[in-house]
Amino acid sequence: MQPPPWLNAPPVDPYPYEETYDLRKGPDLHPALLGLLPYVGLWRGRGRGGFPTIEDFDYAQEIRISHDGRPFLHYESRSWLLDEQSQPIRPAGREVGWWRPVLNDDGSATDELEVMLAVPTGIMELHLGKVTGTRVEIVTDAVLRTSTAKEVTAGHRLYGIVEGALLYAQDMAAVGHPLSPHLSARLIRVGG
Ligand code: HEM
Repeated sequence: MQPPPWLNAPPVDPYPYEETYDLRKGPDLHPALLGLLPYVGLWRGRGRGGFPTIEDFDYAQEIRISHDGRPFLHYESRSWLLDEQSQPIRPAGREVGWWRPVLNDDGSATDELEVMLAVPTGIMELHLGKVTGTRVEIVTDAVLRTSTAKEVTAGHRLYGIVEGALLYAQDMAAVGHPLSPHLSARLIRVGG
């Protein structure tokens, strides 16, 4: 049997393509993302959270929304809890995923959006939604959980760009409670 061709091939150079949250750098934004262009950037801000089962809390958050020239956005969020003096208490929710506009046959974007998100607590969410102006509203179509994850069964999120800031509100159905507010925040652009 022939050895596979990669066995003695030379080492590979680093990943040769650029990803950016700065529209002045890197590849051109795919035209299908023009409607979502205001979201591309590095954002930082604070929010307040709660749920019927837990105490309300204050948090800070960084969201990075970047692209590599293809018709999807890379979404990454890291958050941390804040004490009354706005000092960090501990890391909180993290999330990574993809925002994918649904395309027409000619490659242009419809107003429909598919969003796939994964969190480190064993939950993956598939959202479907709509882009209306700069407003993005998404609702879970499916939630997948590992056997050790908390019981999250649905989610609903509203994102908007208001006076240049990124605002969102996020509801979830979890641990026996119907859709109820979990998070809301306002983030300002710190990069891109
Ligand atoms: C900015 C992001 C987030 C922050 C700051 C945050 C913060 C919190 C906090 C402080 C709690 C209370 C328990 C604890 O201290 O760990 C909690 C509970 C919880 N969060 Fe989040 N969270 C975030 C995102 C998410 C997301 C994306 C999901 C859904 C996938 C989620 C689902 C839950 C669930 C299921 C609970 C448990 C509720 C219970 O057991 O009563 N969180 N979150």
